[in-house]
Amino acid sequence: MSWRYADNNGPAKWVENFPIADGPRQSPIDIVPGEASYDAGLKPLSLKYDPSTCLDILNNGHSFQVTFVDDGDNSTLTNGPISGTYRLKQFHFHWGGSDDRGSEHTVAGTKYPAELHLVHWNTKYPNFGDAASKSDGLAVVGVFLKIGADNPNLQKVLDAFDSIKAKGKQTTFPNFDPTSLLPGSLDYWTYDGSLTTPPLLESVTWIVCKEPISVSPAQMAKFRSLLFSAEGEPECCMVDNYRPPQPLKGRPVRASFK
Ligand SMILES: COc1ccc2c(ccc[n+]2C(=O)c2ccc(S(N)(=O)=O)cc2)c1
Ligand SMILES: [Zn+2]
Repeated sequence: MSWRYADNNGPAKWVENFPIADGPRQSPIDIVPGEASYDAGLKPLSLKYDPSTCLDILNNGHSFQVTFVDDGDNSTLTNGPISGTYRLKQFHFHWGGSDDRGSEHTVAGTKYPAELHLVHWNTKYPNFGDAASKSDGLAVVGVFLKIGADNPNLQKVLDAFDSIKAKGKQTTFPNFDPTSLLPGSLDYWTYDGSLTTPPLLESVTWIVCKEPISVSPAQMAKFRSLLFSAEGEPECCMVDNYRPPQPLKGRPVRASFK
């Protein structure tokens, strides 16, 4: 099923092929800080990434992603709200056609121009695909991007875009350290949710950082130079590849900070 983000194939239509779209723990959500409960039992996040596990960068037709070798515990997430060890599989972004929108999670209704997702899977399962179907299978760290100073670490990713402009294009992307994309503070909100794209599986422990990282207007324009379309197809700019907030349905949102 070729889902996208347009009116005829976008988030409002996904329920037709993925009925879980109306499920009890869908993502993203609007995070209301005043309604989140501080949980002193939440541990700080332990993110330990090894740049040598960084493999390649790919335009998959709905975002671009940087993929990691995940056959060992070189790049892992531990502590935070989760138990056990989760391995980094990939990171990707969601962004808007203009700076007033683009993030998936919102904070008291505020949209950011983009959102970074670092996708990890629980090593109690044999691989990512198996973990993706388990209620405690995945953990995604979300980081908001806010318009401000040029971000030199982000620029390393954007410099690879000329080789992955169209859907299906892929190129090697060695020795990148995703730690360089994390904010100074790792204070976070956490709640039980889902993948934000089909198959919308309800297998994600969401960990959303309170502090954004910076992105310049010129760098946002670079995001918007990618294409949803493949070579030889009519060009369709890759923008607004975000799902809007979904009903909380009574779920608690916890904060790691006061
Ligand atoms: C088991 O079959 C699957 C599983 C996962 C699939 C997928 C197709 C696209 C993306 N994914 C993803 O890996 C995926 C989708 C969304 C997200 S998100 N935006 O971080 O929630 C992360 C990862 C198919
Ligand atoms: Zn995502």
